Amino acid sequence: MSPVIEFRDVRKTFGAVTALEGVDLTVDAGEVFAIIGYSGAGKSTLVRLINALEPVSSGRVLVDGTDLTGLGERRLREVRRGIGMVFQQFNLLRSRTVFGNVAYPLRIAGWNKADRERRVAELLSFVGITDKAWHYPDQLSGGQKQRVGIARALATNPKILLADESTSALDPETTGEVLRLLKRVNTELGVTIVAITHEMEVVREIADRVAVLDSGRIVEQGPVAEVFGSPRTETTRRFVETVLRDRPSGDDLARIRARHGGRLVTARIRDDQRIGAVLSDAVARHRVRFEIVYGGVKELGGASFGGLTLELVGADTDVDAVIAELREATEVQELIA
Ligand SMILES: Nc1ncnc2c1ncn2[C@@H]1O[C@H](COP(=O)(O)OP(=O)(O)OP(=O)(O)O)[C@@H](O)[C@H]1O
Repeated sequence: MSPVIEFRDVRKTFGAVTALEGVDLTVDAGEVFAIIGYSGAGKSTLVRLINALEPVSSGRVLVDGTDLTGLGERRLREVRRGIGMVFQQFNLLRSRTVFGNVAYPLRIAGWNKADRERRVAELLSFVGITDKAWHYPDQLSGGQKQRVGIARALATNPKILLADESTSALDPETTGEVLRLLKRVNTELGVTIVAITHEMEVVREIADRVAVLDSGRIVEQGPVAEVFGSPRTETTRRFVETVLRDRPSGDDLARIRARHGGRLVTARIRDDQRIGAVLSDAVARHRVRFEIVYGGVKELGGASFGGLTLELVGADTDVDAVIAELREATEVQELIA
């Protein structure tokens, strides 16, 4: 596969502030690549380097094989034309209808009226809002506005779509709808998508690969299942926790404790490990009873992940033996009161 975006040892500073440092990444044609990080990690800066709104301080950024370093404004405009943008706050023109918003980039690109009308109709049908063509943005829900935003971004057939926190202003259900639409943009139209987000759900739903950005550095990157299946950094682990919610804490843990007198352990579940078999064998041999008291298992990058919290009841040495056997198969944490 050929790379459409490449960062080579990129550094970006604003005065004394280093926003990005030593960033190497490659986005391949046809994939959905997510860049995840908390506020201030450098995500917006990275986007502004891809669409050539800012120059790098050092290193190189290549888009579709073109090195952006030292390009004149005319060439930069050409590069930008190949990149569609979707924004968190939609950025629609309030004074124009849905049709007018989607037609706007075509007008700027010099398309004639008949071609514009044909293209807008095609795009509205693709994003599923043909019936809203003559509505104004203020008459639309957040999800509908983002559909218009996506249609507008695709108008001139860009190869790359940059989705910058495209679902952060939406409720969970609408987020799901917009993410499914973005996935269709990728699979049906073959558009490469770079999704910038602080939401783990976005990565889980649509990304093929992910880079975790922390304080201006990429701390992990790779296929989603690999990066989140065995996280190597605390930042990545925190993102995994937000989607799996697989370990009880705070009030939940106190309530579970009040109802269950045995020892509590959380075992990490992965679908390439046979935790169920190990558990049932160990409890039977050591005469320990168990109860499942908390947990969740989810799909992540085509594999199952999660955690189950178990109450283990039996003699202390027997429970210790069960925990030891489980630990040979997976990560196990005892929840101490
Ligand atoms: N134009 C600028 N001038 C000075 N500092 C900047 C500028 N742009 C970004 N920064 C700094 O660079 C760092 C990274 O900011 P950036 O906006 O890229 O992070 P982010 O991950 O997008 O955060 P958020 O999700 O809050 O937008 C921050 O410390 C920020 O204050």
